[in-house]
Amino acid sequence: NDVERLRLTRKLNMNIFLAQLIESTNDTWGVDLFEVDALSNHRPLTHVALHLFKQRNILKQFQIRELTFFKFISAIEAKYRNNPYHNNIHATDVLQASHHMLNFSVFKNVFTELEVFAALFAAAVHDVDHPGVTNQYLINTNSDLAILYNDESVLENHHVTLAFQTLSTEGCDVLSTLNRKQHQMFRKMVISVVLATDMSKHIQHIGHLKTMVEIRRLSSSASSIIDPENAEDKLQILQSLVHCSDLSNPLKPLNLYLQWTDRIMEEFFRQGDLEKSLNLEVSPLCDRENSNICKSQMGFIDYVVHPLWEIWSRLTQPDCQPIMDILESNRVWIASQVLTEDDKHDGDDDGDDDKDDDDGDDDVIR
Ligand SMILES: COc1ccc(C2=NN(C(C)C)C(=O)[C@@H]3CC=CC[C@H]23)cc1C#CC(=O)NCc1ccccc1
Ligand SMILES: [Mg+2]
Ligand SMILES: [Zn+2]
Repeated sequence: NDVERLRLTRKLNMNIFLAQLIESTNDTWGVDLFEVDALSNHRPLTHVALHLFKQRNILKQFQIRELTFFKFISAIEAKYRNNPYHNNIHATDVLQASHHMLNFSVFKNVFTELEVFAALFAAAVHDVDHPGVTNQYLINTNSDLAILYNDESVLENHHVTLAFQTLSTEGCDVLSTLNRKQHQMFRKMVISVVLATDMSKHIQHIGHLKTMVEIRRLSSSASSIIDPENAEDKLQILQSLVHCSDLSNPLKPLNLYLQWTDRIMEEFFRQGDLEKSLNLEVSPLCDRENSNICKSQMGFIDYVVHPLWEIWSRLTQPDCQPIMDILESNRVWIASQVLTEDDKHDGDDDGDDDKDDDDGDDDVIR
């Protein structure tokens, strides 16, 4: 009947739209993964990972059965929690950004298939089972995870361990066709890339990249920036590539960036709520009652994101320029909101300008 036909047509159109969106992950920066999440019955990671691994011919190269990969990535996706920010959509976002940047011309003929496999695998699993609180919170609350990992990169150690444990789930061993040497190298690379997403390593990333750019500038062979024979350098680049992807929200189209900002702040605020209920000191940025989202996003861009991406873009020129342009335009927009916020607050000037008023005006950036 008509209703049934209408329903089927709608379903068909959704699947066609989903297929087009997933196809665009091949070569587009800033795919709307919230849309992919909505159209894929909340399985964006499985859909995008399967597509990208097939598109890169990784499954064929390592004789990995599609069903095995499907079972593994589905099991991983199911272990991502429904946090506002650290969820399966974020994992898909980091995977797709990493895939995009591996295609930069400066990396042509640099990485082996195994290195590409390891980097994308690491991106897909890098936050699995994230509890929605920071390492510091886990340490301050004497959590089992902090005890287990002795306060050192607690979350990141947990993500890697759980990823490799998932391989031993029935029918999920995507590494079964690797030989001993490949398996050993793959495991070393995935462990180091996921552990390198700990923000406490952020400054080290910037240092390594600066050194690499300096050497490129000084060395006569400016063209071949990365020595494909230097496994250590290549591993450091893969670590920075996934870390940059993890910090790529402010370099995405504004409507996507603002959704990520809302989400991370809600996750921080929930942690603040927990800290209040436990009579712990509320972490910076986590106080729902006293936060200024636009001002702190300016700080996040100026002190965390831009310093990293500025040096990364110098290493990866010219392909990074369009992405850096998005960061610049987003920063201008955020700055305009801060001004609007200040203007509005000046209206009801209570003589105490530096006090961060409640973020009622922050609805503006939603
Ligand atoms: C889309 O926004 C965000 C997206 C992500 C993060 C993350 N922060 N951190 C640390 C830096 C607290 C993490 O370890 C998270 C886990 C791994 C990577 C980055 C994650 C923060 C923000 C923010 C913000 C925001 O408005 N002011 C917060 C802020 C302001 C100035 C300086 C630092 C933070
Ligand atoms: Mg993480
Ligand atoms: Zn992450």
